Amino acid sequence: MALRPYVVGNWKMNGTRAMLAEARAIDRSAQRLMKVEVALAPPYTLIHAVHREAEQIGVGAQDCHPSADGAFTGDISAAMVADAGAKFVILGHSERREGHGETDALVRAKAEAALAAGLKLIVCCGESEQVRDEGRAERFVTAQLEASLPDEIDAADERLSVAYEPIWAIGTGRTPTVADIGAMHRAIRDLLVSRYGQDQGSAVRILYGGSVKPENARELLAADEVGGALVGGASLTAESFLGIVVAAVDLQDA
Ligand SMILES: O=C[C@H](O)COP(=O)(O)O
Repeated sequence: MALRPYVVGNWKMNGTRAMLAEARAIDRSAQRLMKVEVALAPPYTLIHAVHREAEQIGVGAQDCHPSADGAFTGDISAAMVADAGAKFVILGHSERREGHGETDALVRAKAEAALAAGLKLIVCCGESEQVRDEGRAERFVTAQLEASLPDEIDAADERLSVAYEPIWAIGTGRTPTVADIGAMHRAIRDLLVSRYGQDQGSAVRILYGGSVKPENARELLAADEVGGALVGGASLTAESFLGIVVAAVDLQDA
């Protein structure tokens, strides 16, 4: 892996101020683990507080609105999360696509808004179990991603990462085989290179997400073209999240 592996914790709708102790513990250990880039995406309500705690780790948001401002009750713009201390935003997570009807076009509009606000992006993609069973996972995921990505990226400052998260692996304890992850990540890499050119397309980190735990992290992170992990449940305690970070460090050292 040319770039440092990127291990990102997505807290989803979990966390009150009591969880700041976990963020602090992760941050203080991440200091000793410089070979890996570590970040957390807490709920909106904790972005500023985690940002204040964080000396080493990155802080991001789990979504943003495509408009810069306006009459959108309950929504949060990219500039607002940046103002709260976020440096990146996760977009197009399957829980947003499924639970909030987000289309590829909306994800793309959010991506453009986030770039305009100076944020980095983690754009998510992934197939359902039915799509995988029908043997069209790669076609589905690459088409979904192609329609969700921003037009242009600046690879020099690593503005874009992609997260491949098979929906059937999220929170289930099930994962694809290492061979299947490698095949999907290669297909995504081909798409990125044809979309952005060799240099920029090669510099995008492709994260794997879906039931990553300390016990399986080393194996999953070693799959072809895997540049890190997007972690849900196992990012909620410092102990389990750091177990994944340590696996990524070990792999770098191997
Ligand atoms: O964003 C994270 C993913 O949805 C993975 O969640 P999980 O690690 O709980 O399976």
